[in-house]
Amino acid sequence: MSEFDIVDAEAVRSGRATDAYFDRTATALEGAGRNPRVVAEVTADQFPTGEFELLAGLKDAVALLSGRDVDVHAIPEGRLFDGGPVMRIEGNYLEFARLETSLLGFLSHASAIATAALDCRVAAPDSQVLSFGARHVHPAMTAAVERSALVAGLDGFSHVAAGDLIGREASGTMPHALSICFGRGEQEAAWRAFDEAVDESVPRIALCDTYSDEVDEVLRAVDALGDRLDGVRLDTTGSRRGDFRHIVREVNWELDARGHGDVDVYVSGGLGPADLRRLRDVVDGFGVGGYVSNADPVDFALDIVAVEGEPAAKRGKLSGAKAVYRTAEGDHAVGLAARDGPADAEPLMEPVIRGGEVVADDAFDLDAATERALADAERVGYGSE
Ligand SMILES: O=P(O)(O)OC[C@H]1O[C@H](OP(=O)(O)OP(=O)(O)O)[C@H](O)[C@@H]1O
Repeated sequence: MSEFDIVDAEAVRSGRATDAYFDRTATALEGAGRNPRVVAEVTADQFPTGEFELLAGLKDAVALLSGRDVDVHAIPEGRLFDGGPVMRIEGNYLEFARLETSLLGFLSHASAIATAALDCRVAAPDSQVLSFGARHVHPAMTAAVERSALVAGLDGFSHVAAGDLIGREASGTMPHALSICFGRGEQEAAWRAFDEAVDESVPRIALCDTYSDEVDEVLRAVDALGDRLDGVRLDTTGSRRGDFRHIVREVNWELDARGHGDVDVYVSGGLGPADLRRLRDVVDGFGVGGYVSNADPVDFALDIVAVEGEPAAKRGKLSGAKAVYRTAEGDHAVGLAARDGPADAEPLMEPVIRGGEVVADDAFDLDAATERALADAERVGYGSE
């Protein structure tokens, strides 16, 4: 048992990480000697809505289903989706009944976070945008948060252990705590201590709003570190912010007036896409936390849509195995998988597991997913005003 309230990976893989009613369903089916061959689909909206969302979490969903005697089709990670299934599972129901809870959790949270991150990405396409929201979520979720942010094309993230898992290094320089540990009026000592101790590979970005005016602290950071100063970060608290854009422009002006126009300016603290649009031409980078990490999970459900080859679904859901398409006009469409799709339409689902074997690593490779996300966002003009 873990000392923390964290369900471990073995419980997820084995199906113990399930809602109890699936356990009881499995017991009932086993008792009755019933284990039908079914098709089940993971869907948020039955029909396209015109609102695109970004699919993430497929890597973990595939890892969960691999080794089970199932065939799985899915939309590749990093694709925009809009209505119809994002995943289709075919097999005997008891092969995956207990996995539904974790499967939906993997896809729902990651896709929501990736979609929110894409909102930020397109709001400031030429700026550095970093994910700073790990502090808002349960530690068990941090790698999912950071990986989903990367799927959407964010430039980096703050969580160290998440980076270990993803295979990328976390970014970040200093919190207000560093200056406060040196004391009021001793910010220079804090910045110098950082510069003297921290590895040369880490950029020297001084946090410049702890005790006094931003311009004042920025110019003091320039005096303290000279040419070693790569950038400054302004995290001005909401109650003191006033006109944040004006503050940033003033900082840039005063840096430039003293021949330090090459010092980058980063901003953070409660920012979302509207702030990024408002500030993107005057800053070099953003730290975005809650807007991304706190996104409401996508409302995915898993439904049986065929039993023993016959259409079957609960009311409100569409029966029959489905395919989803991108039409020549760029819209998304849903149709029965057994029928031809619309003329010139591109099918979006592809096989990812066959008989328990993973057959499409590329469908959830992180770099490939990011490339797809940015291309899809461009194609549909995602987030454009
Ligand atoms: O507001 P969000 O978008 O969710 O961003 C997450 C946090 O990143 C910044 O932390 P910072 O290191 O500046 O704060 P601290 O030093 O006070 O901990 C900012 O103040 C937010 O608290």
